[in-house]
Amino acid sequence: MKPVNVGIVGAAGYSGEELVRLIAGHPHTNLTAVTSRSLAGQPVVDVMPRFRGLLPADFTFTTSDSQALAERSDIDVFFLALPHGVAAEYAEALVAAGKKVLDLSADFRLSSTETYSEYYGQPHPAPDLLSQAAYVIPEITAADWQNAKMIACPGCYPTSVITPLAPLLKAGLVDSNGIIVNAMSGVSGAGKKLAEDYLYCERNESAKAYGVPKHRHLSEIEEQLSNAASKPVIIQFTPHLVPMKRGIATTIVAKAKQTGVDAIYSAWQDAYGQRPFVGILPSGKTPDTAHVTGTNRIDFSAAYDQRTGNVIITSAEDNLLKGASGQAVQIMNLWLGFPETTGLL
Ligand SMILES: NC(=O)C1=CN([C@@H]2O[C@H](COP(=O)(O)OP(=O)(O)OC[C@H]3O[C@@H](n4cnc5c(N)ncnc54)[C@H](OP(=O)(O)O)[C@@H]3O)[C@@H](O)[C@H]2O)C=CC1
Ligand SMILES: CC(=O)N[C@@H](CCC(=O)OP(=O)(O)O)C(=O)O
Repeated sequence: MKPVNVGIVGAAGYSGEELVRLIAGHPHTNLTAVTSRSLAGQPVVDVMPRFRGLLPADFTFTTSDSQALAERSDIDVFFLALPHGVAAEYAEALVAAGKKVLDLSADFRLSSTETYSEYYGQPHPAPDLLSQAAYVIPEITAADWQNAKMIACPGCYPTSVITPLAPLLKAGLVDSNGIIVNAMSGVSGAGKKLAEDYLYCERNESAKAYGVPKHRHLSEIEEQLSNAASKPVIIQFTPHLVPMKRGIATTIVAKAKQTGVDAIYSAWQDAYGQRPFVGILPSGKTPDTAHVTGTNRIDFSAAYDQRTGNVIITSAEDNLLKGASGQAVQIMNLWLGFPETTGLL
């Protein structure tokens, strides 16, 4: 099989660096270009020495010029690991040039430009392209997304909430009202930025809620869960920053429509029993970020509380893999017709 040439735009960041590792190690892709404005001209292995042996010593970062990238006839597929608001400009140029684009940012995740402006505080940067992008959670999205021009990869918190909850809302096993979600993220979730909040001394030995009461990812979570439930779903979502480098642990509390967890486990088994990256843990065994970090897996389990009538679902994933770059490569595999797990096990 002829390898597919891939470019990674925004390769200096945390999710970009994970993409470099995955694409360079993938048997059916050729890592052809990696871009960064601040690192252009520097050999990748000088800046990221863990890639010595994986990448040639003279493989350098190039500049992040969208038009120049669109003119690269040697590259077929681009991953955008750029901030939201910035990614759209690249998506427009690359899709217009006929490239396949997988965008890790939030720019094409919401179907409504009004909701985008409400949650992201700016007008949508490329409304004309929105209808050509498919939002894909590989285990959930129906198979007809493969003809899309570009892919909007899901957010890290949304993956941790939507994956366990969607089949339960679809089957009407939990009440669509009053769902409460608390999630804890490692600091890499915020990206590689210099800001006081993310300094070691501020974050180590510390945990705090943020984004209260309306974090950006609520918009994506509510849209996808409302689609699953076929009615509006309103969520109370509170993210927390905790002193880990990576990982997301999420707790979802919902009113159960029946006692026990048997129906919940059956719905999960039907939806995900054959999926390679979903771990359905037994009731009473709660997932642990330490068991999924470095993998493309999401683990979850459920317990029923007879006193409250609530079901408590907990999930764990690596924000940089199942929450970002690993899932993006999983989507690429399915998009290009490779086995789903290629390069990810
Ligand atoms: N971190 C995570 O857990 C997750 C992140 N995401 C999303 O993925 C995207 C990337 O996230 P992450 O890797 O954390 O971000 P980082 O902040 O770590 O990296 C951002 C990258 O974009 C480049 N960049 C920044 N500003 C610009 C600009 N104006 N023009 C061109 N390039 C720019 C940076 O390099 P340089 O400045 O050198 O050009 C860097 O390579 C974001 O949209 C994020 O929301 C999604 C899921 C999870
Ligand atoms: C820990 C941490 O700060 N996490 C980020 C995750 C969101 C993200 O990646 O933002 P997009 O909507 O652009 O995908 C945050 O809460 O902003």
